[in-house]
Amino acid sequence: MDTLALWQQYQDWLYYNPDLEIYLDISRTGVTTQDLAQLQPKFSQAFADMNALEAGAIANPDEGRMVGHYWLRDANLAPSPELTKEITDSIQQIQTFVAQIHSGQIAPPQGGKFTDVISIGIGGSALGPQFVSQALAPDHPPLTIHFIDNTDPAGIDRTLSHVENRLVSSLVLVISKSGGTPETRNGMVEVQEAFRKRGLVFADHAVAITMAGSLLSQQAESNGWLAIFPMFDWVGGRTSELSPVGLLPAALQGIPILELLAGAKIMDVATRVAEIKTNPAALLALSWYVIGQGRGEKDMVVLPYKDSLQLFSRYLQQLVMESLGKEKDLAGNTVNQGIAVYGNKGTTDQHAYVQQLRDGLNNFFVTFIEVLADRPGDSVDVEPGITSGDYLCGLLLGTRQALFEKGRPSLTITVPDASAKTVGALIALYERAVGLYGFLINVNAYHQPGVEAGKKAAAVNLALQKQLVKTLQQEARPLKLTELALIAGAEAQAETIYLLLRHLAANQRGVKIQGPPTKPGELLYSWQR
Ligand SMILES: O=P(O)(O)OC[C@H]1O[C@](O)(CO)[C@@H](O)[C@@H]1O
Repeated sequence: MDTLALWQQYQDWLYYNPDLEIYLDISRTGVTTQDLAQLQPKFSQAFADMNALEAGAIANPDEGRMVGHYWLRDANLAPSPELTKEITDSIQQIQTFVAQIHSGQIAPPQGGKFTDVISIGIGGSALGPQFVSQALAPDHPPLTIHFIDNTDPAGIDRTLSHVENRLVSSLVLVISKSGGTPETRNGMVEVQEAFRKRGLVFADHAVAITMAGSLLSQQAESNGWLAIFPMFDWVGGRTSELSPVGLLPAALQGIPILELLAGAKIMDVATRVAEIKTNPAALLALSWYVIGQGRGEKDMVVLPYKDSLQLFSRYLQQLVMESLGKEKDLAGNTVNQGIAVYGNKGTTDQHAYVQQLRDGLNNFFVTFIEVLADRPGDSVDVEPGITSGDYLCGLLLGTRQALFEKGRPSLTITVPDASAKTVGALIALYERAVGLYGFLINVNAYHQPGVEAGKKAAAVNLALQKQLVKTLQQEARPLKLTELALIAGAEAQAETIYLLLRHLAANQRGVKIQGPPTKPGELLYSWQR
């Protein structure tokens, strides 16, 4: 296609939202008007399904749950006055609590004001808060946030070492919708221990964000924690950034949460339009569908050309992959759906994997995110008439062009700035696009049955570990693996037994292993007394 025809195509497909000043360009995706016509019936159904979802239908049938994240930024849309009140009350509770923390009205028992936040949570209870913190926290926030989002002991130590002697003035947020996620529980237990060692009372620093009645909520209540904020049954972890899960940590850092919500609300209005070409989320879903043949055949590479938006791709990884990566469709057919997501930031990635994107496997499409405002204030010239920001723009355009020349699709979202309003809008845009795409491919985008398998297997392995330790403690002589497996009643688990014991031995946890590491089947295992 010649450049003039391409320019025409750009104009024909360009979407612009005047309230958000956000553009979406899908002219380099290969989407045609025939695709639009062909997919219209599917979209009509998806728009109707989305209306039903927003009206309170049980859109997550496996879990029997409503899907209400859109109500979070327009509480009047909630299907009952009780839910409307729950939402508005939660925002009010956040604002009141944060004002009291910032003013020192709620303060650490040892005096002064709270200076740091240790946020413990995983998946949807971490990724949104991390993304928004990196995108929007001021350079000198009223409270500095630190995340524990794993059960990695060294990672926990590192986070606590960043807090250093400010544990005494740290607020601890324990964030878990279910209130029973082991990694989060472990992080909490480790932090509680750090407080105990310093002679500090954990409850005086602790805040829970969880569903009413959960284990975490019971614990917080019975131990007299500082506060408990609600997480709602009808909000999924990966769409919880604009619930207390995301709003409380953001507000503590001085991020204007009402602007986040306002940006999302405007985007919600724009993505409720039941016409593909004037609905940016529908245009995204259409592009994903056409590019990946409705089967996710191409990976989504997300490249924000702005350092502060770097974690957007990691945030989207969960939103897209946990929502769409499903074995069965809603009719029970095996479909193995999904779209793989990765990315970091431009132009940095240009000096890493963009080589393959241009010349290697053609198994992806790029989403460029362009931020028009370079920085507040003026820029220096890095060469006559050219700034660093001009380079950022030029390199984005250059990469987009270079990919197109080689038949590699891309789409570009252009935002005016990386403000709270814009970030809220981007979150809402992708929540809706994922929802619409889920309807197009007929999967339940709101459950995550696949994650359970790994969790169950881990629990079985830890029970086996306890059994092995008991067996070794009761045996006076070293045992071969086959003997140990037999006594422990786990003959079929030889490999797992070996791997569990090797880990214990490496951490001086009482297990002694003798023999050549190259022959795991011949090793002798005993308990060090
Ligand atoms: O907030 P919770 O209940 O601790 O769950 C954390 C994450 O774990 C998952 O359930 C997956 O295991 C995610 O969907 C969720 O965001």
